Amino acid sequence: MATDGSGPEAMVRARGLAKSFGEVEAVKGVDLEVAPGELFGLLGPNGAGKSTLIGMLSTLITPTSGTGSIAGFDIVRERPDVRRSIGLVFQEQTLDRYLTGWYNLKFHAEIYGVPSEEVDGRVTRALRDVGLWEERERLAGTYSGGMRRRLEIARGLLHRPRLLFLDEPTAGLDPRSREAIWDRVRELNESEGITVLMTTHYLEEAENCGRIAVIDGGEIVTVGSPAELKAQIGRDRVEIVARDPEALREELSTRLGLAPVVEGDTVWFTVAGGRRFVPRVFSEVDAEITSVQVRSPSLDDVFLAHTGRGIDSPAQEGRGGAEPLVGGPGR
Ligand SMILES: Nc1ncnc2c1ncn2[C@@H]1O[C@H](COP(=O)(O)OP(=O)(O)OP(=O)(O)O)[C@@H](O)[C@H]1O
Repeated sequence: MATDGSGPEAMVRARGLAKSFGEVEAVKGVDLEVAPGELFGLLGPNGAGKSTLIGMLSTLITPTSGTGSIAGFDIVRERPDVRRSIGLVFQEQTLDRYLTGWYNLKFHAEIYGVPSEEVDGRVTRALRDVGLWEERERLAGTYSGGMRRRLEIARGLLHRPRLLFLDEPTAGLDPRSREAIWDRVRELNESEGITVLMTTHYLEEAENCGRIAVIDGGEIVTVGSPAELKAQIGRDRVEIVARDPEALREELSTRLGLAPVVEGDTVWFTVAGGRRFVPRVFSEVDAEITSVQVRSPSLDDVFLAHTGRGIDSPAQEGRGGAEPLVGGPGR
């Protein structure tokens, strides 16, 4: 299996896939390949185009231009085949609160044409898969947010899809529920071999994916495993709290040739091998230093490096004065 998702057997393939809503170019010509068995994440801030991209790949949104396929089926010309191959868990909750967990799934299986002799077996399996078997007799309206999301995942699995689309599966959930969802998603991916394509704007969640595509302004700006993407940054961030940050900035700049940034009482800069570099700061700088922290690159730094701002910053605002981590000044 090609680990980069390339090759004839790609589970997801997009070529120049684009969608405009009037003047808004939500997705601008995306190329993407996901191999069977991958746990793949689309990481980007609100409005980046993640939902529109998976909407097109799941046949719910018609592309303006470009092509795409799922398990070899064309997303426009072979919609029924695509739909049979995928399970969908989207952001809007669509469960019936007045039905039990069991009947929510049974009802769905029946309208999706699961053969009647298979319905009970599949519902049982799906409820067990997401850890809700014991809760099957309760009304969905009495479930916690995390349980409801797991029930939706169970529903997305009823027709045994090869690919599961999860749009922000843990948005709005507490950390424990998020962890429970993740346990199930990992298990489905690892033990059942289901390919997962998910969107998230949580950096910690993106860390769980085998590969991620960072998406911003409707474009994929980089693709790779979280470790690869962070390694490409190649620089640590050194944060120094000082009594006189301006004086320290001046010294770091003139004596060590750095391009430091002052934020409040902190001066920060990026440098390769931050821990080895810090002793030089102490030996060559006179300004009084209160504390020093060295941080390895995070996925937020990856986002910053490729877009010029943090993932939580509004799209129109650059991070004024911040040094881009890739190709920026410094040593
Ligand atoms: N039906 C629509 N009509 C008009 N504009 C739309 C429509 N759907 C999406 N957009 C716009 O397209 C852009 C991308 O939206 P999209 O929902 O795909 O982003 P996202 O990354 O999924 O964000 P979020 O996490 O907030 O859902 C946004 O500017 C959005 O306002």
